[in-house]
Amino acid sequence: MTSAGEQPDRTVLLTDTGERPWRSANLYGGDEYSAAYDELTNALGDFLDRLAEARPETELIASMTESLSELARGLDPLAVAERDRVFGRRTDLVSRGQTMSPTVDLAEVDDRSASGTVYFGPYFLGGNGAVHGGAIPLVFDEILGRLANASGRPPQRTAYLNTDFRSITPVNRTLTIRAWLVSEDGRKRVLRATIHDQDILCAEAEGLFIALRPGQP
Ligand SMILES: CCCCCCCCCC(=O)SCCNC(=O)CCNC(=O)[C@H](O)C(C)(C)COP(=O)(O)OP(=O)(O)OC[C@H]1O[C@@H](n2cnc3c(N)ncnc32)[C@H](O)[C@@H]1OP(=O)(O)O
Repeated sequence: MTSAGEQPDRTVLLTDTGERPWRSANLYGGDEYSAAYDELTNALGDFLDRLAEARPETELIASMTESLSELARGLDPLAVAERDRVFGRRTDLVSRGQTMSPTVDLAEVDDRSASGTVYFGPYFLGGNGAVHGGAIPLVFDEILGRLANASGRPPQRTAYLNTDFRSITPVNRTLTIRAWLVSEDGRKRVLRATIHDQDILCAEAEGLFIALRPGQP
């Protein structure tokens, strides 16, 4: 693990081919479009991780700005209504088709619980090797929201999400994440989740999810 103030150990971050080990495209198969979109979000996430680590010279900054602006202009005419979008709306994709939060790779999921791993790359650094305190509830909302909405239940919204930060959550480590249903009472579901670095409890959360009434936004 990288301690405060040291350069990250590149051997931890990169494979021999230069790929990030926690970003692998199309883990769950899928059609050609899904595979291509998975690769797009992997590439975007990879760019953000590398940008977060880099200190580019002015010339390269200008050139990257131009390239990004050109890509953005290319997307301009392709905007569609929310219901038709891909980004963040595809639960069949590894990252739900988004880069807002790190990929939660769920190995075990049933109606009442889910567990797997999460890896916060350099993009999610808060400081001194610790994940930003806002990124952790984001991941908890992801996993609890997915569990609350699982198995054909009506759509739910988070009414509260209380997070306790028990020890620092390190970047650049594969962490264990678990979530489970605690109780169910009519439209209300209480769920809890934890993030561990081996046997160290990094953070835990409790969320109340409310099933939406028909037509409720
Ligand atoms: C498959 C996709 C995967 C997605 C993953 C990401 C998931 C992301 C999910 C979200 O983050 S949603 C965005 C964040 N949340 C919101 O924007 C919710 C904003 N709030 C609302 O829309 C409403 O307040 C809400 C729907 C949560 C509840 O309003 P309602 O009018 O439907 O319910 P009501 O206020 O009558 O409360 C229902 C019950 O819940 C209780 N309750 C509501 N809010 C509470 C609260 N904050 N604390 C404690 N109890 C609460 C309330 O007391 C009541 O209890 P009883 O039935 O026993 O009387």
